[in-house]
Amino acid sequence: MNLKQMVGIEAATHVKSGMVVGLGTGSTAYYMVEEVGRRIKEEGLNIVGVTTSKATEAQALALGIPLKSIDDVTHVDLTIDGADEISADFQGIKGGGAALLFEKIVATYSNKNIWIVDESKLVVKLGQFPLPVEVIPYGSTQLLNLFATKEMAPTLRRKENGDIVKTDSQNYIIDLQLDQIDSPKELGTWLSSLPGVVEHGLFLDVVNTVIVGRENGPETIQVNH
Ligand SMILES: O=C(CO)[C@H](O)[C@H](O)COP(=O)(O)O
Repeated sequence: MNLKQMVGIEAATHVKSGMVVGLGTGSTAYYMVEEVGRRIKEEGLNIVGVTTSKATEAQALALGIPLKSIDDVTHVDLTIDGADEISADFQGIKGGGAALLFEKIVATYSNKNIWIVDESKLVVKLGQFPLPVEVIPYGSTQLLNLFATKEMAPTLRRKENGDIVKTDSQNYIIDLQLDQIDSPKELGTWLSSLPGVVEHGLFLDVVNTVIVGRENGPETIQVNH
């Protein structure tokens, strides 16, 4: 079993019948969704899922997980998602899979958030992983220029064939190579103030529990922000 699978299965043990569960996106969350699907089929687990991307929606539907839109639930009990980087003070970067907008919406309205990562995602300070910023196409070149003048090394995310990556909301992603983010809150506030920016990948004071995949087993860390 690889580390992503280990934490995916471990996180699924936190899902209980009767819950509304936010289902994250990415290669780690994939294993959690598979395990939730297995428990529904084999153990009679009774939950409603709220997905954070079209990819997770397709996976969950194929597994027979009952789903509702975020707009059709009164609350979300628990959201389980991956992360691209987690700092020593448990702030995070997400959006490597371009699903940051829906992920942040579901996380914001969730009573509890669990992040599942292999140990390679733990860092002292955020910023080695390029910070994703979701922007609307109109004016995106101006935003690229602005980020370049601030020496944020922006790149418009493209597929291998050169096509521009479009999010589930048909927006673009600009990745900022910042190397070290000293003031994530200040940066987040500035990014959110820019016209055309829909959302950024700094997930601050969001996570309640981190499950880290280590060679000798999963480690569960409770976080107090
Ligand atoms: O934020 C995300 C998608 O937008 C993912 O949770 C993040 O990129 C981690 O993905 P993976 O588990 O594949 O490394």
